[in-house]
Amino acid sequence: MADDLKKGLEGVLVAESGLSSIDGDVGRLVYRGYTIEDLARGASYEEVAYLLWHGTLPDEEELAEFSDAMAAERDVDDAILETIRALVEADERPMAAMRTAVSMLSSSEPEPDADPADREASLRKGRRITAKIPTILAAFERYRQGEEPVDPDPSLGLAANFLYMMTGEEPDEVAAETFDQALILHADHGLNASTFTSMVIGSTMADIYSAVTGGIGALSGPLHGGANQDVMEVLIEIDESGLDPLEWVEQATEDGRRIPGFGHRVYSVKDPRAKILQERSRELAETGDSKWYDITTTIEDYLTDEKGLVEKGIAPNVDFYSGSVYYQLGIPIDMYTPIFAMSRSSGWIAHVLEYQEENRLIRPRARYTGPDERELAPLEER
Ligand SMILES: CC(=O)SCCNC(=O)CCNC(=O)[C@H](O)C(C)(C)COP(=O)(O)OP(=O)(O)OC[C@H]1O[C@@H](n2cnc3c(N)ncnc32)[C@H](O)[C@@H]1OP(=O)(O)O
Ligand SMILES: O=C([O-])CC(=O)C(=O)O
Repeated sequence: MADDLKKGLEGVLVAESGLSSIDGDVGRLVYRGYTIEDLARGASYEEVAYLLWHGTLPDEEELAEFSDAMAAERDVDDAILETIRALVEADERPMAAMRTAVSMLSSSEPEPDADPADREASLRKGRRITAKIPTILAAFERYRQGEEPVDPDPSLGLAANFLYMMTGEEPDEVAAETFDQALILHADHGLNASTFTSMVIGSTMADIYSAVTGGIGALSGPLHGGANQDVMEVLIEIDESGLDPLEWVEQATEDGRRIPGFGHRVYSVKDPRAKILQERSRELAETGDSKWYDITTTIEDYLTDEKGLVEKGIAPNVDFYSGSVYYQLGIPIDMYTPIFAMSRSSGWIAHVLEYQEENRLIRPRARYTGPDERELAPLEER
């Protein structure tokens, strides 16, 4: 057995996958053969979820059937809504509330006894989870605002319906399209930490609810999905400090601070999703407040041109521009990472189902560095 240690499993191949391919040297991302740019331009989140779960893009009839089926699954039980309300009253954060509520969804699962090896049943469960997460999150925000949840509108797509349930108002076309595109960009990304977490759970043949709940937990950390919230908080910190963004970023790098939204385990160049989101941020800035777009580009230019970070392979990742896009759509900052999870649930589910097709328990090992042999003294003599 090879004894070389790969900290953080960097570069270790653990599975084959037909879902997404990343070329980190040139900044290319593909879902099942389609470039992320083409999907962002020409598909909806539902089409992408279908692509990830079924392997091909749907035709019109398949899409209508799939979207209707998902829309019909959006309601959540009153007991879950009550739990969300209680979590809001306890001042719980939205990401943690969502983790709890998603775990609780299994209590209303209509096929609780289905064998986890039954792919079709797991897919139906996965579809229910992805359909219900927006309802959970929007209800959280409504309760937090002292309002009652808004019932889902089956005539709206997943993205527009989420914005509608959160605000009580149907979003305009720009907001709905921008948000849908953001969901597409976040849907899948190889064996990132949260997807791998879901796969590890799935590899024990645990159910899909456990796998998605685990994925949410892994995504919440600041080194992973939590960075999108951190980016926006930094932008606000800069704005409120009254400092020129250049001064702030100079000081931050001198202090050895990590800049959230920069760096990636796989990309050594700018993330292709960051380029798309940067463009959306620029477009929104044209009709709204250009401040956030200006600060982000100033930071990026400084780190690229002056600090040469990009030459060192540390470039903007997907989280760098998503925050300012969501901010301009009026979404509360602590909802950014839950929104990431809302989208990534389709990727987690796709990877678990794919891995389970030829399942093997994931079980690596650690090099033992503890003492070799110790004598056990009785309690009173220790
Ligand atoms: C959706 C996503 O999960 S995308 C990632 C979201 N996370 C962030 O944006 C948080 C900020 N970024 C980071 O912390 C890292 O870049 C990670 C965790 C994403 C990638 O980590 P790893 O691949 O393990 O790289 P690692 O942490 O070893 O960093 C490598 C080098 O780049 C530097 N570096 C990495 N990210 C940054 C950053 N954001 N700012 C400044 N320097 C950085 C490190 O200091 C390290 O330098 P050193 O070798 O001189 O010590
Ligand atoms: O791939 C990764 O390591 C992080 C991730 O989830 C993403 O960039 O979307």
